[in-house]
Amino acid sequence: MAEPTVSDAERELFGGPLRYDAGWAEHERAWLDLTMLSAIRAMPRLVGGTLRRAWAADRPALLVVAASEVGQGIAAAVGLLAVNAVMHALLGGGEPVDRLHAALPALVAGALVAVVNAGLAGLSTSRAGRLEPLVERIATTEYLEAATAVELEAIEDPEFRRLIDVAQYGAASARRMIGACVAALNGTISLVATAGILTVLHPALLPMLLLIAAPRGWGAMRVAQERYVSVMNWVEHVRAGRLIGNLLTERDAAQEVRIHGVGRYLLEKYRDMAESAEAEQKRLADGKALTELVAAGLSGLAMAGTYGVMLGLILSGHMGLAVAGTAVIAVRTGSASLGALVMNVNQLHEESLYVQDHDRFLVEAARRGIPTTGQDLPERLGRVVLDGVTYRYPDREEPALDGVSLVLPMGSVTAVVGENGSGKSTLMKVLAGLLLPQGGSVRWGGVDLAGLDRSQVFDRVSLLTQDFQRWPVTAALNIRIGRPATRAADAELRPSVDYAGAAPVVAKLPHGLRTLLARMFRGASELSGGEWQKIGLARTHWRTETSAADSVLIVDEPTSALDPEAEIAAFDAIRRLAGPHRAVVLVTHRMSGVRHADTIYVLDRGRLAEQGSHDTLMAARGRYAAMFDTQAAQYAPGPRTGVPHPSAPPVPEPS
Ligand SMILES: Nc1ncnc2c1ncn2[C@@H]1O[C@H](COP(=O)(O)OP(=O)(O)OP(=O)(O)O)[C@@H](O)[C@H]1O
Repeated sequence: MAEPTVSDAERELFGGPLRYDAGWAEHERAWLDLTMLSAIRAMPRLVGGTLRRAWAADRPALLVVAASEVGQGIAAAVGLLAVNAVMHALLGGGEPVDRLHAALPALVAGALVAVVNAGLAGLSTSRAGRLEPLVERIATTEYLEAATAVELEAIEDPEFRRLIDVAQYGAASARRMIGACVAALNGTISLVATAGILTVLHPALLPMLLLIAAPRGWGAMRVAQERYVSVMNWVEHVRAGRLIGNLLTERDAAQEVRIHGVGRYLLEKYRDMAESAEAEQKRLADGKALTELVAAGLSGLAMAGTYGVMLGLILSGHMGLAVAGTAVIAVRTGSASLGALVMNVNQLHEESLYVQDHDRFLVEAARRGIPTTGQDLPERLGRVVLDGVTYRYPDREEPALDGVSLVLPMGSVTAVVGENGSGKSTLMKVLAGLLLPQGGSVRWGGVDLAGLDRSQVFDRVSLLTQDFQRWPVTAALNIRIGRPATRAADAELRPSVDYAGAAPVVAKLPHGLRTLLARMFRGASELSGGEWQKIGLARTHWRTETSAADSVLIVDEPTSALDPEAEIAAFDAIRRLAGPHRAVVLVTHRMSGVRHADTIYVLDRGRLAEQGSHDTLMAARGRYAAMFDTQAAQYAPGPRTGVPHPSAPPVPEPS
């Protein structure tokens, strides 16, 4: 495939063509490499896979579809025999009325066969229509179940993410494969029936049918491929243009689009890309027309040749007129079926690429799934211990955590601080059991995490992160979803709302807790970042309050969007959540929020640099003290560093 042209605009904006890094993009090449032979060779496997799914979904429906398709094939053959009988009667000797009389039984038989055929086709359509949504639902459920059951490490692995991405199309493809399979089966059966009848009529007719049909099949395949190449070429310009279009209308970009004048600039680039796409489409449309012309010409030549041979056979007395008439009809029907069959095989192959990804995903997801068995977690844990924990992300050279040890006794507040990228969030994921360490161990109540029933571990963890999920559901459910299995009336959520200081937020909502929080839906309300954080805190409270077993509360940057007053209240509220049966771990850059913690751990590039209470660490004058002092200096009176003062002398330009 020739490299598509890149417009100047694309080069300026993206540095080249805009290609997706998604799994399905891999199929572009596979589809282009497809040949008729390889498609036919793959047919039994593809049809077999579809049949297995349909068999699992609804056996009786599948059997009815199969029986009615075979019935239609037989009806097609009987129909041709009836045509042949009618031809014989009409072209035989005698008075026209007598000939019509003689043709009548065959005509009635032909009509009956047509009615039976239509009935069978309807039956097949109805049962296939029943199978399609069933197969899609089964495949979708398989996909979603598998995706939610894999380890977080798999979700964070770009390769696996690509597989998740591409496998999502598998369910719809599995559905479409039912229709394509039925059509291919129908085409094959009627082709076999037609071929059988032609052989009976005259042995020379079968090769003739193939002669006519072969160029048509080749033409259909080639045209389909060219169409695909054409789409692949211009779609890149279209894709880039669409991205620009979205940026121009997006809410997030609206301010810069207006104030920085980005709108006018991008609009110009959009025009440039659209023109490239149009030129590409025109060029490829011309090419496609030429291919279609050649294909049609070849097919026509073969058809003319066949009719010529038939004429020769008739003139030399080797074929009767009646047989010739039937043969003409059979050849036309047969070649039309073959053309359709080629298209169906094409479609089957294309869809099967996505279904194969779906299957590959299920296998891979099962391999990377979170174990569903393991040792039970005792109700009382005493403490959770991380011992020499090492963790490296799959696509990274350096470990994100390198031999980190910490102890979390129940009833304590522990703080973890460190610069950006020092490993704090990774440490929290390991602590929560979301990531398994590659070195060292995590022990819950003395038992290694690796041997524990992980669902029980998750049940003991409450998580409040900066980017916690803002679910597009009601405010009440956004709180209750902290423990979705526990049902609760709105009144029961009140303590959590009050605890988080979210009462004024809820009071402002048009339907209180019943208000839908999703900007994209009609009648819904949107909250500010800080208001959302209060809802998040209420959710955490609800989760912690609905369990009495020993547990760990992990809070990662919970106050980034809160105003100073709300921040002080939130840190205070979080500290209050530490109870005799709960350990609180706080990750934050706000040093004021950690000074009251029992123990503070300082991380530096994945290693533990310091640990101790605020006073101990301040006295040690190490990294913690430096971080604390830097932040405190921001609020201290007097000249500030970093931000130039208007009266400060200008910085000299480098010569
Ligand atoms: N999903 C991931 N895949 C690959 N590398 C990652 C991933 N998440 C984090 N990292 C890398 O691991 C290191 C530690 O990241 P982590 O998010 O744990 O740091 P952090 O201390 O929480 O940072 P911040 O204060 O900015 O939130 C960083 O170098 C980061 O780039």
